[in-house]
Amino acid sequence: MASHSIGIEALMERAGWAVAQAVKTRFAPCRVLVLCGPGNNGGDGYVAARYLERAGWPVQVAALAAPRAGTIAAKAAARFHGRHVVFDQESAARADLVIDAVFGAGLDRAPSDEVMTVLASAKKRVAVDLPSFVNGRTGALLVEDSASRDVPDYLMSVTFVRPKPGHVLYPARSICGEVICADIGMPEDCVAHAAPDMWLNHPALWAIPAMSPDDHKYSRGVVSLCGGAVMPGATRLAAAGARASGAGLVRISAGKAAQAYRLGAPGLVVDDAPLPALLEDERREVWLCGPGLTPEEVEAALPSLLRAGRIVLADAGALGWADGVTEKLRGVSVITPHIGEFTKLFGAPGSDLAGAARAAAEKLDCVVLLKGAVSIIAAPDGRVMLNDHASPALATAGSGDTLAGVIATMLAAGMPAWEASCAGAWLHGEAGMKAGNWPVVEALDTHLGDARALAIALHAAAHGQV
Ligand SMILES: NC(=O)C1=CN([C@@H]2O[C@H](COP(=O)(O)OP(=O)(O)OC[C@H]3O[C@@H](n4cnc5c(N)ncnc54)[C@H](O)[C@@H]3O)[C@@H](O)[C@H]2O)[C@@H](O)CC1
Ligand SMILES: [K+]
Repeated sequence: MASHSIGIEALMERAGWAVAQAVKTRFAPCRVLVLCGPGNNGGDGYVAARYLERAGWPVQVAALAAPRAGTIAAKAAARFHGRHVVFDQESAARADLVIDAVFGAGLDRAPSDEVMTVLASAKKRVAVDLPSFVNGRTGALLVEDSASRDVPDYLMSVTFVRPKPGHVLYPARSICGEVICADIGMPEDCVAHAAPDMWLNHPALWAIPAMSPDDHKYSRGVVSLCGGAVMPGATRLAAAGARASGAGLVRISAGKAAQAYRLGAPGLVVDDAPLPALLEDERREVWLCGPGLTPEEVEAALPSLLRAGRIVLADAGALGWADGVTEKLRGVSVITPHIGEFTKLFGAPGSDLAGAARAAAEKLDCVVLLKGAVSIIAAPDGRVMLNDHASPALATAGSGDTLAGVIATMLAAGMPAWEASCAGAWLHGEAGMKAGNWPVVEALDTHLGDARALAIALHAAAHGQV
């Protein structure tokens, strides 16, 4: 992040001030030790120490290494006139609160044992920008022998301008504590210059069509699902999710298995005609293929859908059918794998989940929604959305089928694939949060309509339309 029309020195001053403010707001005055590294993260630490001392707090600084002479951080260090102590375990253990300004965005390797031991000796920790062993770009922990070491956690991380992926993505998310994002007056042109390609999912970032008096079922959109004979429940859950999130018409193409679906919801249209005949209807543009299907059933449907140029969301059985041969899925618009399905298709993602999802989306030229506690939605053009608008309540069988149905409805409403997937993930998460304690998966459907209305209202509010 470079600074153009405002100097880095001013930004550092505001960043350090913001850290001191956050500490003063959340803690009673106590003995503070600020651990300062040699870079700008350390510079923020010296500024925070100066402001806390000015407010009458007992403050000490322990420097891992002095900033290089002539740097802004060195200037900040020179302006702190308080006590310096040795960077060691005893100093850290003596303090009531340790402010970790050792490394921030510049972290490029695992910190030494010395740094880790000193951090671990603190009673309470607050991070400047990020804990000093968190890769802010990926959310990975850069800790040697992390399996055998207790990784210290933090009460709070004070970051600047916008939260980093490291604050949002696991495993780092679980150790950052409360994340406070301070506005340090970074000019808009600098933020734009940084060309962000990753966002936190919010309705402001995409637009779902609202209800209109001119609506009819075809304008709202038709969702078609492939239904199999063996596991009709999954397809029915997906169909219910599609209907509950506002599709104009939902149809299941079930061939000989049609009877199993006719026993279900009366508003669901069930077709037993062969797929080629159904594909003559151009209004049936969006298809969901996979939930509840065996590989044979996918084989009988998916290649035909792709040959017919349909917009296809492939999930579950369709991903299993590909059996690691990613090319079999070429032509689909969206895939929604969980981590196991993703690994089988693209190999183990390593510690950079968002990077792996982005590479997969580029490779297959489709949207990849990698499901997890924080889902990652990657577009082939490199855009990545992180969705933490979700609830552990969603970790139940069938929840992924509902999600697929919701995304299909967003596609059928005319949204582009990435935006539809982001919207689907948000609505699904919102329904999960509203569905109460330990909900059965069907309970999500009750809340999807309200979730859609809320997303539309939040979008309008964010764009000054109310
Ligand atoms: N760029 C900006 O516009 C702003 C940046 N600010 C601060 O600047 C920080 C980034 O500063 P820097 O780029 O100077 O980087 P850091 O201060 O994070 O790190 C300094 C240097 O330490 C070295 N290093 C990295 N990992 C190491 C390890 N494990 N062991 C030993 N040495 C290691 C690297 O060579 C790195 O350049 C941000 O996190 C934030 O706190 C703020 O002052 C606000 C404005
Ligand atoms: K830090």
